[in-house]
Amino acid sequence: MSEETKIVIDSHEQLLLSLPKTNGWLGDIYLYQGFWCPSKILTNIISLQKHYQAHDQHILLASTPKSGLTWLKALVFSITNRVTYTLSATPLLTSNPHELVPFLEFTLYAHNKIPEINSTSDISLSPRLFSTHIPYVSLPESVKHSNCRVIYICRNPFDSLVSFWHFATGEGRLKYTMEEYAEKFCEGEVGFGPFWDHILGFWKESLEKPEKVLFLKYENLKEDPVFHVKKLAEFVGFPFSLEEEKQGVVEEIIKLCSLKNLKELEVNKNGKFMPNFRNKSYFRKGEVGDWVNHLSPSMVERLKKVMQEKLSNSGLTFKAVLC
Ligand SMILES: Nc1ncnc2c1ncn2[C@@H]1O[C@H](COP(=O)(O)OS(=O)(=O)O)[C@@H](OP(=O)(O)O)[C@H]1O
Repeated sequence: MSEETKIVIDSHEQLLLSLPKTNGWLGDIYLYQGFWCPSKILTNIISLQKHYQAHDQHILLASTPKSGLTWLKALVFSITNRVTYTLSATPLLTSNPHELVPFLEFTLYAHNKIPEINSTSDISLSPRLFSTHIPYVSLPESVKHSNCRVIYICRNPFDSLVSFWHFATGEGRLKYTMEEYAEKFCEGEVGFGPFWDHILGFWKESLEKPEKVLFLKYENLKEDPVFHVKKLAEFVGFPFSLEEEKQGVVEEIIKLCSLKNLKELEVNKNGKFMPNFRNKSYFRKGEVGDWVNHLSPSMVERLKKVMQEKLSNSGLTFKAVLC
């Protein structure tokens, strides 16, 4: 290990020691810049903040966990690559969407490198589509100040928390009951939480800089996919031509990226994403309002109260959860 790398690791360890810490589902999580981050990811975030250079052509797909990011990745990948790949030969048929649109904060992991001074040079060579769960405040400055575009997908908090609980328990990683997890969620003490602050960070940016940050809701994408897929295509600079619309390309992309279709692919039935997670865990029911089957009346009460407190003055509402 080089002297330089040792210094970087020492300074990260010093930083971790100084931060508030609690238990998360993948080990300890640390409160950094107002958000709870798993320790290994935090190290990568700090490295990215120091070294990552966003390019104007980069497109960053962002969300809190379990808000529709897998779907968004499949759609934006298909939109931006439709000239390169026909829909019958797209890599989506053989790769999980997360492999095609890598997580910024996991890229250093994937390359099997300890974050160090020069290691982010690999990232600038990576594809133009990236994704992240990093909150807006902690994104590298170059993302905020370049012309790179950001698409944020959010989902009503009730379905998002129920979805996460199923994912993490399905992977054998979560020791909490739904009730205990809901309490942690309300307290904000979950990976990349508080949920409310995460969505508000991107929501405010999308209001101030609509040409830079597009804010989507999972529920709206489900309700009117044609409208939103066309909007996505325009936002990323790949609008559909009239000819394409007449040929039904928009509908074909929607069908290709549907939960039903992706779930049935061999790669998503039996493959794994990164060393640890089964691809099939990323595809469950995809329903709006599934929370009614899982949250008790007292949990619903508690969540509604927090939601009202946190979002009431923001103009951000969710039809699936009326407070
Ligand atoms: N293609 C497609 N269309 C519609 N819905 C989809 C799709 N792919 C995944 N899903 C549903 O999204 C939920 C997983 O959320 P994320 O993809 O954001 O997970 S992750 O944060 O990227 O790990 C999870 O929601 P639940 O079914 O409610 O658990 C998935 O089923």
